[in-house]
Amino acid sequence: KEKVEITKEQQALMKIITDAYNRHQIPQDVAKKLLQDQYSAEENFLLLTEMATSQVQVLVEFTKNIPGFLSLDREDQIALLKGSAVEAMFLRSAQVFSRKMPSGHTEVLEERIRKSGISEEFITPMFNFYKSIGELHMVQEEQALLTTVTILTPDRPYVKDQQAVERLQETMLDVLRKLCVLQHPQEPQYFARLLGRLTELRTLSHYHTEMLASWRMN
Ligand SMILES: O=C(NC1CCCCC1)[C@H](C1CCCCC1)n1c(-c2ccc(-c3nnn[nH]3)cc2)nc2ccccc21
Repeated sequence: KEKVEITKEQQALMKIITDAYNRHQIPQDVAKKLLQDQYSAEENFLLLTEMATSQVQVLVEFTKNIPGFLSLDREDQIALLKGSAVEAMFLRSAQVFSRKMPSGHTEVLEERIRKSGISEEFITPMFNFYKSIGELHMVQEEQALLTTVTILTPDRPYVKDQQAVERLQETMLDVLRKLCVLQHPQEPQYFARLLGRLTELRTLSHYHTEMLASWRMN
């Protein structure tokens, strides 16, 4: 049985990324707002656009801390950010939804989101994704690395030097793979399940434009 060991460099890399991920959180917590008050569809739509906008700024700041990201071609950096912003937004939403909350709060939050204005057809795939992320019980290092792997997807539109992005992504995937083995020894398939979520995430983000367009305004 191969002994899995995270090297000193990988430990340092993981710390940089996790600290950056925790530092760049959404300013005021959207879950708290939603648990406090019931908003109209228009207010929810505005809240979503505000949250998504501030999340893009958070994403830009976060990527600056990914070792090697700033050495990529500048236009490729922009292509990676544009290509991953929606996925990162849904991933962060899933992590917000799966957070441990006082009993009954998750149900209230789910209800508020179901009634927020999102059209019916997207509710099920979105919550299926949120629940599949929740079932993974990711530690924060895994969450940070998964977001990093998502950002460093080589086949985003307009990326010129895909090899350079691939090399960076592979570095992160290697750390994530080892971390999964060490964190979930009883589940050898955990890493594969984690990567499977990225496929679900890409599908969900394809709906995004349609979801916004079909938001039920009164
Ligand atoms: O604000 C939000 N998410 C932010 C979380 C932090 C990162 C930036 C996005 C929205 C809420 C907006 C107001 C109405 C209720 C949902 N949100 C969503 C969500 C819902 C629909 C679309 C969408 N996209 N296109 N059409 N609808 C996107 C995200 N899922 C959430 C799960 C937990 C907590 C909040 C959640």
